Amino acid sequence: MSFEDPTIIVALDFSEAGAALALARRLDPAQCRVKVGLELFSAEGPAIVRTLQGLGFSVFLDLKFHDIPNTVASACARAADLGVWMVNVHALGGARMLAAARQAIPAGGPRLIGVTILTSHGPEDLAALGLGDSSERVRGLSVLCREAGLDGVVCSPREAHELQDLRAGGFVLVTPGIRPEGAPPDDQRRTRTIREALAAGADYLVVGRPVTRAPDPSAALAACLAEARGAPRPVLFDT
Ligand SMILES: O=c1ccn([C@@H]2O[C@H](COP(=O)(O)O)[C@@H](O)[C@H]2O)c(=O)[nH]1
Repeated sequence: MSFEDPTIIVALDFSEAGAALALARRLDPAQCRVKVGLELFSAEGPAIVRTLQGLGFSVFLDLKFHDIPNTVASACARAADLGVWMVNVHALGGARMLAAARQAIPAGGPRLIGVTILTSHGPEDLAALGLGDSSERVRGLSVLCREAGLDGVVCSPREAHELQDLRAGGFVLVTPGIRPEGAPPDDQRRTRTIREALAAGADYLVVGRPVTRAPDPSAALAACLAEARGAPRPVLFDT
């Protein structure tokens, strides 16, 4: 990863294009990427992705595909047609679905990553789902994603440290669940600060409400970038 590669991905979770673009226009595409998720894509469709790309942003299309292999593969192909930087599927879709998704994305297309266990799940949620310990589950699903040839995973910053061995060869760790020290977690359960996430070895950090709901989003992003610049990063030994 080059020094210029923006680490922070701002989640544009808005109900319509006007609000999303007003925020995006206050951000610098050289300093951050943006994420279009379920809410904004459901409201505005592919057009919002193209508009953001026209503003110079690389876009993470966070639609978390989870369906039968054929359907997910076709959806991944359409996402690739959009020229997005990154797209994702749920790792719980299983090995055949992950392999189909991988095959559907052409060489040089978007990075394909797998969502492991949502950062909104705490121990009670995992127990109720019969999923047990989050770090074990996240590791198992991350290995599955790597074996299927995916380019990385979405995990919580709490698990990033234990996945360092998987990063060899450019497998990336994308961590939502970022909260400044003392900030409310909202619906997130497995959170860390920017500094902690980077120190644990995350490659990209997804930050939504701490920036988008801040009284001054540009200043909030500037604070995030400053914290990221000052954060220690583990040395990655590529084998
Ligand atoms: O496990 C996951 C996967 C995706 N997300 C998405 O990231 C952002 C986080 O937003 P905040 O406002 O910073 O909580 C949001 O778009 C989620 O859909 C996640 O949080 N956890």
